[in-house]
Amino acid sequence: MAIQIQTNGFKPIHYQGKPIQVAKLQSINFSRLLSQEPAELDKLLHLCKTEGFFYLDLQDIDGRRILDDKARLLELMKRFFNSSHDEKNEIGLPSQEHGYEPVGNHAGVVDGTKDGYEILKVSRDELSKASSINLPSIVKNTHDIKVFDDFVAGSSIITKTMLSALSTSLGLQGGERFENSHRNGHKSNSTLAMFRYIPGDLKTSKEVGHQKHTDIGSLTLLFSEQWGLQVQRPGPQNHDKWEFIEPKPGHAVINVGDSLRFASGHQLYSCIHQVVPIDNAEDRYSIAYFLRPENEAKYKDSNGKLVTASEWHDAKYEVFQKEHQQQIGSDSILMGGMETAVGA
Ligand SMILES: O=C(O)CCC(=O)C(=O)O
Ligand SMILES: [Fe+2]
Repeated sequence: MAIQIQTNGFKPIHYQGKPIQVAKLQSINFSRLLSQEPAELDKLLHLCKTEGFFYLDLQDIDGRRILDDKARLLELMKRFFNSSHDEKNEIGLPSQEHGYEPVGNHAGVVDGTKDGYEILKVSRDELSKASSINLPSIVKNTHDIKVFDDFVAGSSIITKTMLSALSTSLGLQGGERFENSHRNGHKSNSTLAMFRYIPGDLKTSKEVGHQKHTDIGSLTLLFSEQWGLQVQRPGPQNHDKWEFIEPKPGHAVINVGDSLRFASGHQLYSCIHQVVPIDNAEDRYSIAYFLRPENEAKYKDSNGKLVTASEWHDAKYEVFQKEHQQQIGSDSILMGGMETAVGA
């Protein structure tokens, strides 16, 4: 059972003895985007330029299939993560976008600690392959592969609909449209990432949460029924101030990643976010679909350097895996340049 926190609509919640604000995120309606309703397109562009973090309402007929797909995926995840280490780690991590990683492979929330999550990733390219997919045996059966496939298919349609809506509202045409640098059949680092966070305590645990960062790719479609996700809201007054994101039934949380911000000529906004353990004794499950550009797509990064999408991806992962001490000087990668934007 997920912990129930009464918020009374964005009232602060008590966390470690202190009141923490709940983010007043706006919501975009998926069906209205699909129909390209002008007011919804304007709202989407406005939110992507000013906040970069919002809810996506998926409760209408066009969007709600993914909610059932998500429920099935959650069941699969619980079964997977409750298996033995050897079963989970059978194929290891053949690439950053595919495979299993135990707790503690990245820097954690607090200086000197490691992350507090284990992760199973299924790459979109691997899933699309005609030949047999490389998966741990415990999830390599027709039923489980279909569960991954349904979820990735739904996520792909939803995130590409959003890309298309953004291209239209920015007046992009033909090959310039964002969808055109996210084609199937062109290699990308797009992936489905399934997390299980172990309970922990920010003050005492050595492996805890998910370090602050901006996302690497274009758009992230995120689901969690449990608290823990925190965001740094735009504006210099919010530098190093965190707000919790309330899990909302029937909604995903969307965030704009570095790659789409770069591809938009830095017009769009990415929010710095992190995950902290909420004060309870249960595991936290979350599901992220990371839509990322084709590997060869090029744009100017946070330092004005021309990079390919895959170079940016690799550089960022290298930093994620370093100890905090070794990350010093890498903020423009870890936070995609947003640390200075927020504090400016
Ligand atoms: O687990 C979550 O809720 C968020 C994870 C996240 O921010 C990420 O992996 O980029
Ligand atoms: Fe993230």
